[in-house]
Amino acid sequence: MAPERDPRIAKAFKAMKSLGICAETVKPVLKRLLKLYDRNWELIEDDNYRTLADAIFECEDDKEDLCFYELLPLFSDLVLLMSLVKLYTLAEKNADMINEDPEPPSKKPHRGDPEEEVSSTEGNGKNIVNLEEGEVPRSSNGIRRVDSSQSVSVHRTSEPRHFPSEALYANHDQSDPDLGSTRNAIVPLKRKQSIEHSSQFVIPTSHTVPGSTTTSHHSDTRKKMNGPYNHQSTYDIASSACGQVKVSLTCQHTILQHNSHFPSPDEVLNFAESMCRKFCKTVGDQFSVVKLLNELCESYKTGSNRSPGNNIHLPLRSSVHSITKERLEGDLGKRVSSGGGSSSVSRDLVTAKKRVLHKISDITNGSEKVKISLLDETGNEDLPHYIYCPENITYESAYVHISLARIADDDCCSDCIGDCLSSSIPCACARDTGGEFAYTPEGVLSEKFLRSCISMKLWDENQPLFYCQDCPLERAKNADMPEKCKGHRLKKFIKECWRKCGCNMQCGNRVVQRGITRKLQVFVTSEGKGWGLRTLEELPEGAFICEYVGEILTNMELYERNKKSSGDGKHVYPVLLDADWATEGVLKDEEALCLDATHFGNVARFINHRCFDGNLIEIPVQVETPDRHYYHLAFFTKRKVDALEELTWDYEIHFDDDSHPIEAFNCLCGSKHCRDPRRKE
Ligand SMILES: C[S@@+](CC[C@H](N)C(=O)[O-])C[C@H]1O[C@@H](n2cnc3c(N)ncnc32)[C@H](O)[C@@H]1O
Repeated sequence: MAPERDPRIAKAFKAMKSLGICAETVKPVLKRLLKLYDRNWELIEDDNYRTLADAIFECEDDKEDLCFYELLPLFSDLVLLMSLVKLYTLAEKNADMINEDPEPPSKKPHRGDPEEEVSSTEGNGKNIVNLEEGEVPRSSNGIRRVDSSQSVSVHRTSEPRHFPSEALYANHDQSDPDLGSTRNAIVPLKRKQSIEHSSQFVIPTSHTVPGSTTTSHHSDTRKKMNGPYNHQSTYDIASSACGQVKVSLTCQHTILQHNSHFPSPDEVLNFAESMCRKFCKTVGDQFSVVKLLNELCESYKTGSNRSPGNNIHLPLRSSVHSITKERLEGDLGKRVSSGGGSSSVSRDLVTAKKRVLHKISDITNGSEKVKISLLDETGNEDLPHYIYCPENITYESAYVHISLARIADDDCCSDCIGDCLSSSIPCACARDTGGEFAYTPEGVLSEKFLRSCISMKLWDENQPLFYCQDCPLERAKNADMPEKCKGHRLKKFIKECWRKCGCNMQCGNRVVQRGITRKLQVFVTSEGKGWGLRTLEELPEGAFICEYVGEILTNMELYERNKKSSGDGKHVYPVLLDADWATEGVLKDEEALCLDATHFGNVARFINHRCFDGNLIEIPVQVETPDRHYYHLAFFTKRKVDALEELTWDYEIHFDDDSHPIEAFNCLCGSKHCRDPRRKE
């Protein structure tokens, strides 16, 4: 049996028919209105279906024109701003009232948390956007409702238009993955009430809005109404390039006392900007409310050139980025750090979320002792695709034989107790570092050891290189006729105490094996290098940061892998474990190893390159294997590093080496010693 038709639908059709509008035209508009109004029929029926009629006329009016529903996204970004304007006014005018409020107003606005919506949020969670006559957002959430004296309105100056209602509420629940917000309900506001003014005061006649090329002006309207003046000022705040669309600030002074301080638009904008910075951590120093509003006007104008039904692409995100929902953080965090999902699934997910702030509280998925967060403040960077691995893992053919039997008694300190560094005579494990431990009791590298490592890495002609008789790298390239070895750098090793040693885990000669302890964060670099790693705390010189973790490959495997790779330039540079090749005769293929963090790796895979003067140095560390075919590569600070400084190291790339299987990137390190001949001055 067919479902019975809602009699209200028939009534709506009838009402429209009396206006000469056919059912075919009514149907799609009514459908959309019902959806937008959450099937709140009262709003549609109100004023003899005025909203419905206006909406139909609006859509039919001009086929070139944009249906007003399409514009709603534009206004959702205004919600926050309006809330702030409202807040400012409240703070200025109603200090007493605010004082009574359990929470200071500065705690109120938080775009990501519906429970902390600002005063413009209705009890039903809907924010208010006023599109026409300067209607104001209503207060809620503990702040007592007062009539506000300011509002922001958007209007197109070239062709005056009306909206189906004087004002719209736009829900701002931020569930749209692309925009970070959705507009899923609008309800009309009541027609604006006149407010009587009890006093007169002078308002400046023109303003130049800071940060904008737009000169603002205001018109000062005073209407005599029943004796007192109804005083209203309108300030143009922003506009589209040619001025067809404008955003203005309309101030009703009627409710202000003549001795109260009335904020100028400059003050309101400054206040709004500072609040945006405070509550939207994603907006940077460059953020400008005026710029945002100019963009809004431009979007409105651009959008109006499209036909109804087309989706509008909003450029507003360049100014304000929405806060990612907890769900996104959780889902993507898991996918990225655990690799639990298939890469294609996570790629789809990531693509869908593009231009949304990425924030993951722990990319290690709990596999490190400390959490390592990831934050994309730009919303522009795709999440990386890899599986987080806290320890190296053999890919296939690499020979990494770890056994107690292979560690000779005189290569460990089985007689030691507690902390080897506290003993007056350095133990056997310090033998490789000249009878002195590489670490100090404070847990950092000794200055002497660090300096000697840095000097051996210096990039100059005089550095000692060693040459293999039969270089595994050349063999990988051409097994039948390998070229001569190009030379390898000599490096100093650290030898840490390990399982066969008698000392405990807190022994000062066990640093790298205890893992990451510093507060680190993966972030998006501003220079265009993609993701990078930074420290969230100040680091002393010689501090251990992390080791380079990846798949242990033979050089043969790496060569084959690189040949097959797409060459999209997003390589995580592999590192050669060649520090001890000098002491070997001819290495077998399975003994000539490297680490590749492209698919499996730890946080080190985010460390970018810097020519010469990076703040990190990589040092080979021998822990569990007696031979040095396989070892750990650990990063230490070369100097004191400030909190929030990016961590970088010199990949030792030869930017002019065409024979290297991985094509070198255009270096953006910014060092004055940059070796890339293509670098931008
Ligand atoms: C080990 S990854 C570093 C993390 C990488 N930025 C990312 O977004 O995943 C190495 C890659 O980062 C980029 N990169 C690192 N240092 C760079 C630099 N100084 N200039 C430009 N790109 C750099 C290159 O694409 C390089 O292949």
